[in-house]
Amino acid sequence: MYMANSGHWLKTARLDTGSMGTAESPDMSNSEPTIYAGILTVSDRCSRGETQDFSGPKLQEILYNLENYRVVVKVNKIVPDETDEISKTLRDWADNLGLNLILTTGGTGFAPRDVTPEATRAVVDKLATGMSIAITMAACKVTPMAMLSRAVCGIRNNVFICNFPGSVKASSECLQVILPALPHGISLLLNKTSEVQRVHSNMARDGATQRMTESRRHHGVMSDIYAPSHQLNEGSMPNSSQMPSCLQRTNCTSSLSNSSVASLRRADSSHVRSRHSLTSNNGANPRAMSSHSLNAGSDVASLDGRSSHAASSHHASSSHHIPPVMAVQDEPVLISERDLDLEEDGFNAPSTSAVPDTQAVFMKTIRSPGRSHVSDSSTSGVYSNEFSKVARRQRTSSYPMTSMDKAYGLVLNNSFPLPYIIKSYKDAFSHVLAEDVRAKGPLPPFPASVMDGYAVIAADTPGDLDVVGSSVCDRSNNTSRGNYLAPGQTIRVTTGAPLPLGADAVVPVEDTVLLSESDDGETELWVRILKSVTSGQDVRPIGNDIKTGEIVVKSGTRLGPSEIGLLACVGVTSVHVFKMPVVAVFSTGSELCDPDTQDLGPGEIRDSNRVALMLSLQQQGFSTLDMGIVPDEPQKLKDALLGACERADVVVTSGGVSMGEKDFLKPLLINIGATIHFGRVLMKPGKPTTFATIDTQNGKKSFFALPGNPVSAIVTLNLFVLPALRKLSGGSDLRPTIIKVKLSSDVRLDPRPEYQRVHLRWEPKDPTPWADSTGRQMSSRLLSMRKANALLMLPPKSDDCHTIKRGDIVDAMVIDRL
Ligand SMILES: Nc1nc2c(c(=O)[nH]1)N[C@H]1C(S)=C(S)[C@@H](COP(=O)(O)OP(=O)(O)OC[C@H]3O[C@@H](n4cnc5c(N)ncnc54)[C@H](O)[C@@H]3O)O[C@H]1N2
Ligand code: MOO
Ligand SMILES: [Mg+2]
Repeated sequence: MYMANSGHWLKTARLDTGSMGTAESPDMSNSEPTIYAGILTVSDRCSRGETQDFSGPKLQEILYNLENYRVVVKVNKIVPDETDEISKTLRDWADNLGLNLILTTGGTGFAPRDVTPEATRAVVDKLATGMSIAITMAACKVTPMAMLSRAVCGIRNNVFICNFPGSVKASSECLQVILPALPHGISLLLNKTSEVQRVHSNMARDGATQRMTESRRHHGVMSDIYAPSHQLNEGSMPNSSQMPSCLQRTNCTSSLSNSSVASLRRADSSHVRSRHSLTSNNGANPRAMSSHSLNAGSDVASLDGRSSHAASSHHASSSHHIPPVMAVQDEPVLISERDLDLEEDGFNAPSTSAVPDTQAVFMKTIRSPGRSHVSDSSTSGVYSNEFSKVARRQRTSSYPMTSMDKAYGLVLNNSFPLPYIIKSYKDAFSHVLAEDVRAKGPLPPFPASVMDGYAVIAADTPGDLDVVGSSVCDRSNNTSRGNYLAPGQTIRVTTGAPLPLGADAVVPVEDTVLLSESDDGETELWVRILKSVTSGQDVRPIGNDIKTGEIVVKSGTRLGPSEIGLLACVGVTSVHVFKMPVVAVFSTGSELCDPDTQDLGPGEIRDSNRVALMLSLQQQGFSTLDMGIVPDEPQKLKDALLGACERADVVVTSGGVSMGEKDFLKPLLINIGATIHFGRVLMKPGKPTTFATIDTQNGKKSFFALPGNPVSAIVTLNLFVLPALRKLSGGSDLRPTIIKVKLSSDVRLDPRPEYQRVHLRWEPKDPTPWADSTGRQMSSRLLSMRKANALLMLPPKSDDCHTIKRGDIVDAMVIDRL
């Protein structure tokens, strides 16, 4: 099975042959000899997108880093462990793409579905048994488990095909075993007689020992197979003439670093790093404690779980337990020293002294723990800083296409409530309460009148009563309660005022007639009660509204105006609330200029994402830090990421996450030690949305690297960032508001689940709103967000459904005031 974009890949590979040598005659004779290669990853789980392919990219990186000849990886593909599919791909590649070399990784073992050797044997014309034996013998020196690999090497149509095991480490080591013989083997296959003769005569002259010595030098223990210890002779190094000339670079020297034997640059300076955590979080971290007690996994809700339509259309996954990609990330991930030293090569970096002191300290804190030296030369290609070299960038994304459900689950499962703090009730608006707030006393604290009228003894009604006083709402009012109402008496009361002792009901003033008054009109003397009232009528007894000790606001409640009012009501003016996350926002892109730039220079556009994202966040009550615009320069981006992560809990960036040569965000996140939980999402817009976290001494920080297209940035902020912020801020109801709406025009479906922008309009007497499209839905067209108060949640196109018709009902997520 091709990966989502592999069709495009294959097409590119064929087109590329024009510039790289034709498909029929690979360019092996010019001054910069080139081997054309294909890399086939065989894995059921990678092919289903359940886990990330690290081995394919790693092999590609090793090939690209060879010093003495150029390898162009023309095609990669991931296929499941299916004999037919593997064979078909190998046949197609060997016969049609002008390759010299095909490496496969995976499916060579004893497991029932391991069929790569069988599929390879079915297509090769000749076996290259020596290669297989060399690999197995060398690998067995590393681990006896290597004998379980059944890898086959062979030749079809003059293309050398070589099986490697599936793990990153094993496949890299196996590749290094064959490297010394590979160029010569390919020269032989291409029948380059002059080169072949030259190598043979050089070999005869210099002897094989030297070559083996060099091999050992570069490939460590894996090369021991070639050189029995008694033969090792460190002094006699091969020179460039020992390599087939067709595979030498013109400026190749005989020094060790530029040796004619293929070598990995700085292969000896790798580091292994656990991806669990970069800082040793002591158990007292309040955030870790709160996350534990709150059972972060339990509140993972499907984005679309509220409707059957959406559940079927958005690949609702049955569970949100940590998905396979996490399992990959839990393995040690190999990172080379070069990955961590941006200044060293590849980047036009400012000198380290340009890094502010505090930042340097911070960088140290998140870099230092968790890494240890290993002698292994493996690195993960995904993480290589080769991304700074355009010709060596990855041509397929190594990030699996993550379903919306899974991505949403990953965001929530990696977002934990921040520690709680104490706040005055006045400043606690929008915060989530971290404690139950109880009433200290009853409300009302005395029996209170519900009406303006007369406090009476119910049994006296109807009748004429002697007006003996009054009770009004006045904090100095203490007389009425002290007075005892005797039968035949009444007092005037106002709404909310205390009733006198003895009174058990209130008669509204409207149900009375004044019988007599004092001469000056200041005092009522006698009043006639026209209606009969029952005991308790229009009286609020003590504690009627709130009882002593009653919980008035529960822990976990987000404090709105009413809740803050309740705090005030019961006199709890200082409360424990979860800290609200601070969100640092910056825009990336060398084309961006400040919005108040009047005359745009060539290639410039105004930065609209920053202000739109910041206001969207503020509208939801989150504080933002404006970190400006950062150009597409790795060192500056790295500094900005670290600086933002130091100052904020969450970093939101836009731009630089796709496949462009200046899209540095993903590798830089890896470079600073963050764990990328997903790097592509099956959604439109927002496909390259990237979510990463990093553990620092100041707690876990989250990065949302949103796509640069203005609509994609806002949509993904709504879909991923806001729910995460709600959870970080202690909220428990994270679900967006999803309602049923009626389409006011036909909608054509996309292969990806799509979130189209609409304005909801209600027609008289129709409870279901009409969804009016905001126009052309390109993710660059910010006008499509204008007046948008909802996102249609459209299912992906299927064989039976291409279009949804006007008047049909679909789900929509509310994103603004209706
Ligand atoms: N070969 C491929 N190309 C692209 C793919 C792909 O899968 N393969 N994905 C496309 C998709 S989908 C999206 S979305 C974009 C995302 O690109 P980036 O996140 O890398 O963003 P940039 O390349 O930096 O910019 C894209 C676009 O947006 C404009 N932009 C960026 N920042 C801002 C801002 N702050 N304010 C206004 N406009 C901004 C930028 O100028 C570009 O026009 O990639 C596709 N390509
Ligand atoms: O996913 Mo992009 O956001 O389609 O344009
Ligand atoms: Mg881009």
